[in-house]
Amino acid sequence: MRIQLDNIVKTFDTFRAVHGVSLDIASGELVALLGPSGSGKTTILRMVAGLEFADDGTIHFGDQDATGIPVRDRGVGFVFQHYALFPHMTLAENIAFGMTTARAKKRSRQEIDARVEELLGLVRLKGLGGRFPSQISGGQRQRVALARALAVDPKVLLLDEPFGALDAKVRRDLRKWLREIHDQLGITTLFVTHDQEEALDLADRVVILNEGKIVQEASPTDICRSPNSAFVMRFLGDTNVFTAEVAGGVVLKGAASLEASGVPDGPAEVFFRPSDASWSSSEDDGISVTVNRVMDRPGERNLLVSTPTGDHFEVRVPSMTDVEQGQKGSIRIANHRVFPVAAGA
Ligand SMILES: Nc1ncnc2c1ncn2[C@@H]1O[C@H](COP(=O)(O)OP(=O)(O)OP(=O)(O)O)[C@@H](O)[C@H]1O
Repeated sequence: MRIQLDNIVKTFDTFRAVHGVSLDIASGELVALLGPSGSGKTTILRMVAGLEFADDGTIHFGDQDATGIPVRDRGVGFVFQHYALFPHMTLAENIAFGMTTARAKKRSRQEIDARVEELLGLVRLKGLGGRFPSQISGGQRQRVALARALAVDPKVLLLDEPFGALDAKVRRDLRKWLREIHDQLGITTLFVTHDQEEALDLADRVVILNEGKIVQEASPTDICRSPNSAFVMRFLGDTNVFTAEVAGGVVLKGAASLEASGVPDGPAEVFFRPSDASWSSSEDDGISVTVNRVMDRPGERNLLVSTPTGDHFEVRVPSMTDVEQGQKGSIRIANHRVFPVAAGA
């Protein structure tokens, strides 16, 4: 089912939480809404669900205008961060719940039992249908929550930080699992997260929000290779930054000349990731630096370095690199982005 949001606006009292968001989600696509806290992700998801109504703009499900259709008639399945499983029901009863309500398509007891078994298999919990939610782990509960959402054959799946309360390792495992389920079922899915890695690992397309507006939407590859603003560059993860003057499409820094084609002459910010710079013990090789600290990690070393002009950078080098605190040398930047600094900013 294709979902189209056209110029959606939502204001709470006087606070505008969503400013004219337009988004076209293809049938079968998995789209992640990614942004800092308060950027409007949940509000957009709730409007797609029909739990909240837009003040302006339209939402289409396929050819149908769904803007004013209430949640129970939209055919959406949800999973939220906090497991809303019924504690007094077994896992099988939880999964069957939506199939037994008055609005559900009529199924015989046998059909319901067969569907529950099928879903328990899909979420890899075969044989555990008789347990209660308190008798399984947090990750397993979220798998049951997904099975319950899928039980009513939703046209659209909406997931709001479904793994937010789980530890990092379980989250990573569930991410891979969710992507496999998505590939198997092909249900159009909108996934809200503030975790960059989760969005990049899972989604076909990542939509980055800031202050209720879309600031960039692209495939994970394009988002990582071509962040379109200083905000996206910073938001996506560890980055170094220094201010400089662009002149004739070039930034000069120490002995290094960095390309800035297309950037207007004037003040700019230059960004590079710690893994996009290399270290050399020769001092006249790029940007001269002093190593202030060496931090070892499995498989790599993080160097905290400073330039004679007072910039502080972090550089990631292979774990076997011979380098010591206090050593002088230089760094070369292999990949960088330059964004103009707006006047008055
Ligand atoms: N019912 C409400 N009444 C008033 N303000 C609200 C309401 N719901 C959300 N907001 C405000 O709208 C803005 C966007 O909220 P939203 O929950 O959509 O953000 P979010 O990106 O999902 O954040 P988080 O990652 O923290 O959940 C926030 O400033 C929030 O305080």
